[in-house]
Amino acid sequence: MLADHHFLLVSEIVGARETEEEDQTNKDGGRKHNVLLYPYAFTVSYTERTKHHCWRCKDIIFHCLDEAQCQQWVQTINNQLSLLSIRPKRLLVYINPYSGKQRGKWIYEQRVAPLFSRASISTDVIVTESANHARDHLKTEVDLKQCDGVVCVGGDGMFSEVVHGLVSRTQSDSRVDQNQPNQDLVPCALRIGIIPAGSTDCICYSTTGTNDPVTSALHIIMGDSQPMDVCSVHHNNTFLRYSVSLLGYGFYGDVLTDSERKRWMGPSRYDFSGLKTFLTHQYYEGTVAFLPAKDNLGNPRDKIKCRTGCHICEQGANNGQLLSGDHVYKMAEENSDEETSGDGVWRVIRGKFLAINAACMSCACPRSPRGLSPYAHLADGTTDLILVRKASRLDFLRHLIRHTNKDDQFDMSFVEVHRVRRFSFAPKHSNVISEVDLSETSGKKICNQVCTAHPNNDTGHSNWNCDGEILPHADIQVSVHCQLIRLFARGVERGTTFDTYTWSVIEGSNLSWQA
Ligand SMILES: CCCCCCCCCCCCC/C=C/[C@@H](O)[C@H](COP(=O)(O)O)NC(=O)CCCCC
Ligand SMILES: Nc1ncnc2c1ncn2[C@@H]1O[C@H](COP(=O)(O)OP(=O)(O)O)[C@@H](O)[C@H]1O
Ligand SMILES: [Ca+2]
Repeated sequence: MLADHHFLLVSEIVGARETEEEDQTNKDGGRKHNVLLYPYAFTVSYTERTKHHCWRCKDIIFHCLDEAQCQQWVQTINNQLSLLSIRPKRLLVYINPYSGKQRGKWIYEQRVAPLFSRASISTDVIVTESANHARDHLKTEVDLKQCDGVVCVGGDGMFSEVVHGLVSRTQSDSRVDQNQPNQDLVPCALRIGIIPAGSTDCICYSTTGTNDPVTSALHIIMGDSQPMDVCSVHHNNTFLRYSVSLLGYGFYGDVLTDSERKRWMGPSRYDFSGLKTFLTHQYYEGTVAFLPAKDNLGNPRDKIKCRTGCHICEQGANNGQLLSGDHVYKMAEENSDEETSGDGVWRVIRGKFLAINAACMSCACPRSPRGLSPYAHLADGTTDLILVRKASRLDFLRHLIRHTNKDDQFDMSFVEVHRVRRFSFAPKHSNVISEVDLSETSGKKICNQVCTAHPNNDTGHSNWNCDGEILPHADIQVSVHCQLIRLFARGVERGTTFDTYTWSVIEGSNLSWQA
């Protein structure tokens, strides 16, 4: 009878080892008769799903008649596991000791390293000594052939360092010029793991459904692979940065700028600066131009969530990276609800904005469990461009609060959202929106007129918040690079109860036993 059987997928086993004597007597649920009848034992560690997308490492003890049988089981299981080529065997680990509540080192040593050791993963661990230590080490010093993946312990900023190091290294190894905004970039070969220990942990949360270090460690051990889009950010044909989560001008740029001076407060600096920025209620004038995504990639309000094995992301990969080509500019009046469909047609919108946000993924995090753009996709080659126009304080508060509950933050008259492949922004003071884009089109004159319609005055600029780093330029050009990197993750899973995954047991390749 099925109820009397347990199945364990080989792919969900962490490792097997001979059981220590104390484990046998202490952790075997008090079944001491087994110890007497079968004095030799081995332990199999495996992953078990618990609530809220969290995974735990569980142990089962199997008893044998003799030591030889015991050793044979351990060897056979571990041999089977070593055949799973997707699993990493050697990892390079960077720990930011100052992330979040400064517990990165403790989290790694106490919660993660023991699991890696159970899975027979060898590690080179580097505790960073300054900002950009990990980035520069990856860019120039590491022999990437010597490891199967890179793990960062920290927040989104630490992940961003690793992405910059790996992506830049890959481009320079392939002689690709990152300064060309239309350039097709070469995807990175190595996967990246995130052990969350930061202040926001949005990238970890959006790719695993939680910000739990043990869950992340288990995704790494299982050798999961989740492709992810990366935005490149340029200013006048000069590469500035890459972004994988939030690019935010106005509200989120101002929150970040203020919060950087309060790093000593830890993660709560964002709450303090968030409140202060909200009360300041600053808006910014400028012009946004964007290239909408193809219709088959859905739209930011279609209620299709990006989940493990997402078919929209599959479509995005099939669509490819059509970044260059003839772009026709189409002007849209401020506050116009005119829609432009089809690819290759740019739209330009001028206005006064409280916030301009581009979410390349949902940006779900503990502060906002559905995220800035709940239906954005991890790997479809697009970013959701959210324009929050000037509105009353009360309306803006209502909009912000909707990020924390189930209400639709886009269902407000002053908010619009577009799924785009490229966009650019020019603040009111800037004369040029994007020399690259405009030089290619006959719409150049019209667009320049829009951008310079208001002569420079005393309106200030905000900063861009680029995955938690402040960008020095307000006028930027952004292109999404479909699936440029891969994470040790599998996206957020749909159902996570035992029933929903036992059906996938494949006879013959799994360990089963009777209770
Ligand atoms: C009155 C209630 C207002 C609540 C608003 C909540 C909205 C939260 C949206 C959060 C989106 C987060 C996007 C992720 C950004 C991170 O990359 C960045 C850096 O993270 P880290 O390196 O871990 O520090 N974090 C932020 O920019 C913080 C934004 C917080 C804004 C309140
Ligand atoms: N050893 C270090 N000393 C100071 N800053 C560092 C160090 N290592 C990394 N950083 C920088 O710290 C910043 C914040 O890191 P992050 O891990 O995102 O923490 P948090 O989530 O708390 O912001 C990043 O910009 C990163 O480049
Ligand atoms: Ca995306």
